[in-house]
Amino acid sequence: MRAPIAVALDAPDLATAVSWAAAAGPHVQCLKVGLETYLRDGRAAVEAVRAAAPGVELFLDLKLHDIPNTVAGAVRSVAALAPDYLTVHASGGAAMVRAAAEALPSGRVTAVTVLTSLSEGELAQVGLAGPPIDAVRRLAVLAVGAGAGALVCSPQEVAAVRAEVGPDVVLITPGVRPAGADAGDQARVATPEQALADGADLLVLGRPVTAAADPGAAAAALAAALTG
Ligand SMILES: O=C(O)c1cc(=O)[nH]c(=O)n1[C@@H]1O[C@H](COP(=O)(O)O)[C@@H](O)[C@H]1O
Repeated sequence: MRAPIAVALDAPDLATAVSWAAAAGPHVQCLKVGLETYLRDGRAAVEAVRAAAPGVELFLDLKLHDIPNTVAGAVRSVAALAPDYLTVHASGGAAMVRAAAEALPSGRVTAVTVLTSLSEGELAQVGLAGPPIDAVRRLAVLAVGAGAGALVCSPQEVAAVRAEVGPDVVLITPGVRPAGADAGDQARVATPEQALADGADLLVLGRPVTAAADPGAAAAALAAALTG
């Protein structure tokens, strides 16, 4: 049984991304191609990952953030790849999120609320003073109202976001670390078990899988812990 995990294929070259996809793919629901891999290898990366891991969902994490007309064009540029999830920054505003949603014929425009790497102190520095949950909740409601079908937030906010947006929006949480694992640059973290208990639909995990000596075994172990 595939676990509700998206493995982040943030790889130094395409061969490595494909090897991680082949190793982890059988154990997880989704694989994520993000900026490191997409900006280097483009649509060939998406095609190679799909070929290496048949049946997985594809999460294209481009975190688009620009004026609505430009974002709509960017979404059209990747729409033929038919990603199941495509990220935009909710802080681009309602018109931008709506433009993205209107330009993606299938799949879910996925709005990133507040990056999981940002602490309360760093948020204050960029003008978002107060507990992160306040900004996350505000951006979640804005994005769903503008047509986002999925949201990214930290596992620390997922219960509150679920209460706010209801059952139909897919809630995706990076910032997930097994107990005792190194958080690295992530500031707002929780364990996979806690994230699921609090209502996450899909957990994004990168380095806990890909930095392991055996990424396939790491994905299998995480999946087994979550699916019993
Ligand atoms: O949109 C994302 O996937 C994302 C949003 C966010 O707020 N925080 C975040 O870490 N991510 C992504 O999730 C992955 C987390 O990787 P690890 O920290 O290695 O598990 C990376 O690919 C990030 O780009």
